[in-house]
Amino acid sequence: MKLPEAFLQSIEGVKGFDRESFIKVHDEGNQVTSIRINPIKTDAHSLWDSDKEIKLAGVDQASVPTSIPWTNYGYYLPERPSFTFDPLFHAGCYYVQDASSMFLEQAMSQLADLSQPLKVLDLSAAPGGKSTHLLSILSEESLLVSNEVIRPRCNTLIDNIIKWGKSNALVTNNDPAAFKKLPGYFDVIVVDAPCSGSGLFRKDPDAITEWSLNNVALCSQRQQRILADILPALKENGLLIYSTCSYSEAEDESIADWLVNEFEMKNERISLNDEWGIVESVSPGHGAFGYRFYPNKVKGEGFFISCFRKVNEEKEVGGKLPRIDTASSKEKLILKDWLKSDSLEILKDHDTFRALPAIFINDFIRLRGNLNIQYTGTELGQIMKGRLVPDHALALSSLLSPNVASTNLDYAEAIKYLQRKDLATIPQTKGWQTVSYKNHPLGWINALANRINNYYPKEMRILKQSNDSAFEK
Ligand SMILES: C[S@@+](CC[C@H](N)C(=O)[O-])C[C@H]1O[C@@H](n2cnc3c(N)ncnc32)[C@H](O)[C@@H]1O
Repeated sequence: MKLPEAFLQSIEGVKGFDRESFIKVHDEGNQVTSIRINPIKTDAHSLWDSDKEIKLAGVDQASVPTSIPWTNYGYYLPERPSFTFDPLFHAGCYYVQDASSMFLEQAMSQLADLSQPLKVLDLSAAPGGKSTHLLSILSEESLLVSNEVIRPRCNTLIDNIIKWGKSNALVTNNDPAAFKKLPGYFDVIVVDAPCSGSGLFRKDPDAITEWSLNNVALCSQRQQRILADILPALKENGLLIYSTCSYSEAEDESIADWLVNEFEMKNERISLNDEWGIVESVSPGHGAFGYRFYPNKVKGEGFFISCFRKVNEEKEVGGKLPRIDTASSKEKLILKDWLKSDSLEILKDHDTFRALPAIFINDFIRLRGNLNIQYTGTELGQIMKGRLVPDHALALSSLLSPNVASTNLDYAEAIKYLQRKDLATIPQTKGWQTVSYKNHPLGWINALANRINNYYPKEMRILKQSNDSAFEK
């Protein structure tokens, strides 16, 4: 792996950069695999224990996954398994994510009051690593707006939010400038900015050919534009978390200085444990603290994060809210048997029904008036001829009633289900039900008198062929 000399020279002298060991770790090209567990679906012990068949974690007693020290949910795996052929991956039991990025949890837990109901914006959210993490650490009374400006990238983001199974989130597709219409609205804004990507060189060598000093300069300008557009939407005293996967000062410390200079943002320090290997940097202009992750110092990829408090006053605008369509009492009665909670507002859009915790209804109305909402809460399905045809999202949601029938599949059948093939398993009951693997729902089937219809979404089905003939049965 040949790192560009112009790149190496450009970060010479940057805090924590050690040329020799940095080059060495890239030459070795070792891949670090880490996952973050979904605490509403599983925990580490049940995941490792349940995984004997496919050795998700390479757990053959000798090698046990180790936890990532700056998060409660992250684990390093001793080897990279085939996630595609792990039903628990599709059930949303965990998310595959770089360990350095999980440091977001330290920023949030040290600088935000997570016991409070917070309105949080993840501005550049696709594919959903930070958003799913935020959903695991925010309180139930908090609302996450997960935004992605590039429309096709919203689909993966929505799929990942659905898998995570929480209903206190909305997915939007807007340019940062659109959020100016919501002055002082958010308690926390996370800007995981598009960047020149040098932090990914080890994982994705193609990023090396795309790197140039010119691109770093362009990224830095774009980051400023994004931040200038989004800052009015942050509340007075609100928290801005800015991160990149670039080592370049122009995208990191210089942006920190610019935020202090232009917007009088107050930089916040995060306490570190020396053993973590994270480097605290200080910006040259205003002494703002930032946190640098180098792959030769931490077990993870390149990353930078810096946090700020907004001190300027921002007036939140109110105004009259328009009415929205909600389910009738008759429709609510149809839906009741499918749902665990009754503190929900059921939104109606023609025949389609969505559930959102009732406490967010005014937020939803306000956001809908200003943003392009792509996904809301949990999609429940459509009511046709007085019956619910359930949506895939409901099967994976924590809102699903335990009274809804479910058929457990063995490993080979679970893979067949995920490939959208016919099942050999005979369910004990007829009608709509979930199919599960190790008690984790994967999606819906409808068992009719003479056949079983597989309702796993076509666009999500496994197309890849496994090398193991046991999977092909
Ligand atoms: C580093 S990635 C985000 C990764 C994501 N936060 C996660 O943890 O999975 C940066 C994101 O910024 C988005 N983006 C690109 N141009 C943008 C712009 N002008 N404004 C806001 N976001 C942008 C990209 O589409 C991409 O999804």
